[in-house]
Amino acid sequence: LNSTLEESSETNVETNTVFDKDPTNFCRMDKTESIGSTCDVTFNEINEVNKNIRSQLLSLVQSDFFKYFKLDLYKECPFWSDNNGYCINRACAVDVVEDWDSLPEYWQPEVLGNIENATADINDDECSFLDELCDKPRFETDNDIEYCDTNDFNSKHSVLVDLSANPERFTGYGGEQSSQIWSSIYRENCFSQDGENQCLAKDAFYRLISGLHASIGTHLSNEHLNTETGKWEPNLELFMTRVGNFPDRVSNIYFNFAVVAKALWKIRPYMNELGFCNAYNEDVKGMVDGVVSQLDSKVFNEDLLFHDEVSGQLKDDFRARFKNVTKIMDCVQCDRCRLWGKVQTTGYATSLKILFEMDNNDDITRQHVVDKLTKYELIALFNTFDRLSKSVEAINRFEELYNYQLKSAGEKLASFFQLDNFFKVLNEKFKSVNHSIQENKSDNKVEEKVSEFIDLKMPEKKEQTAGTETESVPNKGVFKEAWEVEWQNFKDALWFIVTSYKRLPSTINRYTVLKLNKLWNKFVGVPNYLDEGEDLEIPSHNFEQ
Ligand SMILES: Cc1cc2nc3c(=O)[nH]c(=O)nc-3n(C[C@H](O)[C@H](O)[C@H](O)COP(=O)(O)OP(=O)(O)OC[C@H]3O[C@@H](n4cnc5c(N)ncnc54)[C@H](O)[C@@H]3O)c2cc1C
Repeated sequence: LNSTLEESSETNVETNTVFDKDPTNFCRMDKTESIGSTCDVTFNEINEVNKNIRSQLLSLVQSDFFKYFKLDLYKECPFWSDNNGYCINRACAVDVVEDWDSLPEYWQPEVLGNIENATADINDDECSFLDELCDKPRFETDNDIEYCDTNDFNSKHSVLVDLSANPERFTGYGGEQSSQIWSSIYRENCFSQDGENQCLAKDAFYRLISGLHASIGTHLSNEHLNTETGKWEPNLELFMTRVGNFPDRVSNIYFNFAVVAKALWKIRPYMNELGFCNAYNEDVKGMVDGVVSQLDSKVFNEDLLFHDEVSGQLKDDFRARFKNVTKIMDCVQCDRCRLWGKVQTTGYATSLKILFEMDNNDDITRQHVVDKLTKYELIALFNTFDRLSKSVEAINRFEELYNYQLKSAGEKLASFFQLDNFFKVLNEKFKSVNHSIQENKSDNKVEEKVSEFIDLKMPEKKEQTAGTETESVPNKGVFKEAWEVEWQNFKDALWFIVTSYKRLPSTINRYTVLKLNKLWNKFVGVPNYLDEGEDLEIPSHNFEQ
């Protein structure tokens, strides 16, 4: 997987340089930069648009028309024969929760990954229910322009699911199985042709998938299960590990936002014919328009991707490969993940169909493409936009959380390191010692025992008795005195060596903390107490023993 991803990442050169300006920023983002060469919009601008549409979009996807999605949960994986229901295996959550068995039943992955209130097999009642929701059923598809596997919407095994009752969040799904799925999705990004367009198309394909992956990672971090409190809450550390520490992943979420926004913008003039149902929510069309009217065409320029004849083949390749991505969703063994995987890949596929199959100059073809959109493609399209909008909102919240934690951690450490603390005291001590040493040096004499160095027992200075002649012949008393002085010196030296060894660990500890303090202060940009005494030499006898 890693080699596939690394290879894919190589094509993603433009996105990796976007954030490199200030590595200390959250996600290393420069929000005034454009989100990519095919987009004339900055991160800041998308944040702004998102703030404006967020509440309307949320009400829209919670309306009856948009909250029911249909999918076949029992379809077998068409690519490999692993239909063992892996998520029921607890190992799939092994990297997230260590002692999974000790958790209550309702926290088990198979429960978390479950779909609530899925209405089994669409029967007559369901059909009439759907008819009520939509006054113009749209079940025909035009297979030539499909970017997604639309069979789910017609299958007799399909179930109807209330999306608002099954939020996309942490499920515990993981391990080899999900890795295999992601790996095969990224492998679809291997186009056969060469050329400049191929590069842009490949880049766009990679960004779509990576953006989907990152958006899922954002949701599972934003609504993560705290196994201690039993509450669903944002997990900043997880977000940073999965998404925040990778600027290109964050950027790809914004890119996807731009792609889907452009698709919505593009169908706006052709939506009059669409039959949204007003049975439960009045004025769904008005709500749709309220969101779409705030979008701008400049967010994404799809014309740059496939614009000549050679590009026709590339487009076919692109379409076939994206269709495979939607089919891979049938290999996902966690029901809730499969549900949202289906919704979102269908939403992207619908966006791509709108962007690349609505001929720019031909109004009739355009209207035709929009008229042929199925109800479930529309539901997927708006719900995918909502997922991205929620991801963008969550990224901004995570940024606040990140800055708050950084600030409070910085303040705590700064107050510990800077106020009446050990280091200040230590600093004062070093200063006074240094001062004493300097004074003593300049006087060229060692006068007093420095109180800070009580461990350093200097021999008592012998007072010279007045009138003692240096050249006088030493007598027995003088020898004795000299012996005693030497003996005392020897004992003091021995004591000094022994106690120094005893204090060595704490001395090393203090020295290390001192160094770390200086580094930390430099990192958080606060004045360094110890810098004031930069020329201060740590007395060598403190460390060299
Ligand atoms: C379709 C689908 C839907 C899922 N939905 C959910 C869900 O709703 N809730 C839930 O809890 N789990 C869900 N999962 C599982 C989730 O996506 C992870 O696979 C799982 O949490 C294990 O994560 P991981 O850290 O092992 O790495 P994974 O996310 O599995 O990633 C594998 C490797 O891909 C690379 N990578 C990761 N993110 C990106 C990126 N954005 N761009 C490029 N490369 C990347 C990294 O090298 C990583 O090691 C879903 C999985 C799939 C396939």
